[in-house]
Amino acid sequence: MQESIPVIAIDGPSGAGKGTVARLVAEQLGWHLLDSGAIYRVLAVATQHHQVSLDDEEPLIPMAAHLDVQFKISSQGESKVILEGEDVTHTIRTEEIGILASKVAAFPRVREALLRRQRAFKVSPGLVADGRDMGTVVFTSAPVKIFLTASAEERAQRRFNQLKEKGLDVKIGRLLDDIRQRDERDSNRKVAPLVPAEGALTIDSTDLSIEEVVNKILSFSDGKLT
Ligand SMILES: Nc1ncnc2c1ncn2[C@@H]1O[C@H](COP(=O)(O)OP(=O)(O)OP(=O)(O)O)[C@@H](O)[C@H]1O
Ligand SMILES: Nc1ccn([C@@H]2O[C@H](COP(=O)(O)O)[C@@H](O)[C@H]2O)c(=O)n1
Repeated sequence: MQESIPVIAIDGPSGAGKGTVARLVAEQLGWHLLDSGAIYRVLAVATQHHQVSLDDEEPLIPMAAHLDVQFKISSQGESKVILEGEDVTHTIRTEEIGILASKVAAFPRVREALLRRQRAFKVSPGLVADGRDMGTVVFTSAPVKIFLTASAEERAQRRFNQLKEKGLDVKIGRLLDDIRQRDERDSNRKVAPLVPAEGALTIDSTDLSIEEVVNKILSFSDGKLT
């Protein structure tokens, strides 16, 4: 029965706009949303809290398997991420945690330990899932697979604008270096590397608005979701 629940899998590099368009597509369809990167980010924060080194995979496996995380909607309608009872909604969004998450995510057995948790998000009437391996590993039978990308310079500029809006003091050159470092690690790791899934529609959003990307995804999905 779970097999028949449709999934739109949106993969791509950091800052391509996956999270933004996944949320809008899910809202339009009235579907559930999975931000799989948030799970890796929470695990990264947990390693800091428990002072677990990233040099060795072994201690990370039980942490991943038993990660005490909750994704909640507050009474004001805001998304909240709670790790071991602590609100880490903002903490997980820093570039530092993004880099740490990509180190944690390179361990094969850590990824395996997180698979069931991600697949549990596939609930009726449907799921829009964003990450790096949604179409290649986690939801291989998704009827719609998207590979969303943009130039590294444009992605760094978007991240710069986003962080500036939050009042943070950031340097664009540093953000571009971080993005390139993360692209390199995510694309070249041995397991679940960042590559377009077979049959995926590649969308380069460098010169597209958010609305144009959403419309492309919805028109590509047309007729594929039942
Ligand atoms: N097509 C677009 N044009 C301009 N800005 C965009 C576009 N798509 C997304 N953005 C903006 O870029 C920023 C990054 O987008 P978002 O967080 O959705 O990327 P992401 O791919 O989910 O990144 P990450 O994988 O690091 O979480 C946001 O501020 C978002 O509003
Ligand atoms: N399916 C996924 C999702 C994320 N990752 C890793 O986590 C890092 C943070 O992800 P964001 O999407 O929140 O930026 C990312 O750089 C990946 O290394 C992953 O491996 N698989």
